Amino acid sequence: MKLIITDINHQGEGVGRLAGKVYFVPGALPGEEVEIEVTEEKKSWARARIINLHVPSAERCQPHCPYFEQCGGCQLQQLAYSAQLAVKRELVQNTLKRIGKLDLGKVEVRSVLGMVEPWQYRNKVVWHVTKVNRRLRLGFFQRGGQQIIPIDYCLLLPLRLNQLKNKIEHLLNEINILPYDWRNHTGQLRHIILRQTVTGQVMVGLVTVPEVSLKRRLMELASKLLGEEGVTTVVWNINQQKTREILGRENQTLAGPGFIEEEILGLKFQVSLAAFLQVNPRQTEVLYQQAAGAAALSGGEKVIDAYCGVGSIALLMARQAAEVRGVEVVAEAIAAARVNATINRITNASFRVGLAEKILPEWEREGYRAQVIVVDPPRAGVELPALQAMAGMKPERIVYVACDVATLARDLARLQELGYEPKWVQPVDMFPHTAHVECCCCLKRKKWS
Ligand SMILES: C[S@@+](CC[C@H](N)C(=O)[O-])C[C@H]1O[C@@H](n2cnc3c(N)ncnc32)[C@H](O)[C@@H]1O
Repeated sequence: MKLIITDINHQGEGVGRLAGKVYFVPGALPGEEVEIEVTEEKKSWARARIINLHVPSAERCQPHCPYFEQCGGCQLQQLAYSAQLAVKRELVQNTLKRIGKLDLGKVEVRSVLGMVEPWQYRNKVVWHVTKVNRRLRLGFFQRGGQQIIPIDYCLLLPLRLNQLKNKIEHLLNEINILPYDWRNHTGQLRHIILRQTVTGQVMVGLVTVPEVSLKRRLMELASKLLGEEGVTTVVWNINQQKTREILGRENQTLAGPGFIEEEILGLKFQVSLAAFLQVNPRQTEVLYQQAAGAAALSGGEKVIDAYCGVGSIALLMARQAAEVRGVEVVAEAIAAARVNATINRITNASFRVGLAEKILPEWEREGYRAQVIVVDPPRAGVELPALQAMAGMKPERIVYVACDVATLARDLARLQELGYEPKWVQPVDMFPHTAHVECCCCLKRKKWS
């Protein structure tokens, strides 16, 4: 069967339509004519693989990474970087139209802000653990599969994190520890997490099952790691969940202070293992500058930063606002946000632990009024009660930072009904070579609301 690919979906698969059916074709690019074989068929859609690439895209290129075909990490390395940016913009436009029913004549979707050097950009990596020829190896999940493929070098990571990973692999083979197999829940070591900041500090997270006898071996490992490739702290995370959730609830610091220090736009942030931090530091500054532009603060405003993590956006906004309130569900992140306010000598920001969908309605009922509300939710987007409370506080502007365009589109539609008009959407490429795209959207209160 021949198919013309017209666009890509959120997983980076090529999308084509034939006789009323939608076909998803991994690896295919917009503009390509492909011969396909169906691998999974449903009533209205099917998934297929390319058997023959009849007309390749002029933008098709050779992927840089030798693991690209097997690894689940990147989806778009076969597309020239400038074309990735164009495709991501279209993805944003199509999603806002299809899900949000937005009138693109009224909402400006700007060109994606890309990177000059779109490699080695990640400051964090979660390695999975496997065994190959009796040796413990670190790797990533296979594309669309359950198997872990050992990786020698990831092109999205800085050299230092690649080198550190190889050292850790070597050290792990010197201690007696079994890789965790989440299919039958056996073994001990679940993940190795590496996190690096622009200040050059590196954190190693060792995620294992709860087993007291592991502590001595992990302490030994931690002492060998301290000082290697900038490692300043090693944290043990204990995870007993039988799910794919990466982190468990309990953390024990094995070496160093238990946090690393990041610098964003001149402010310092303490970051623990569990706290969220954007993974592309260069593009984080680009994104936050867009958020600041959308907030357009003049110094006298009250601002809310919902889903505030360690307070990064809140503290940046506090420099230009009368006061800022942050809310976030992870208690450890809020503790860090308070410390971060102190380190940066910011006294007009306060932080609250809780669900945005509970705390925002509470603030609204109390009569609190903010002129600007910033939200930066997880992929699930903002819950309806939180959106209603936001609109109830009648801010002049809402700044919506989104890592998922589909939920952004849904929430923009809801906010329109609640009296807020999206004015512009600025996509920022935080994750080159993957299908993900981050957006910053500026909404203004309609005159009548
Ligand atoms: C995309 S991150 C944004 C963090 C921060 N704004 C930043 O840029 O570093 C989303 C944050 O929302 C938090 N979160 C998730 N669900 C939440 C909820 N229902 N209420 C409040 N915070 C939530 C997560 O813990 C995470 O820190």
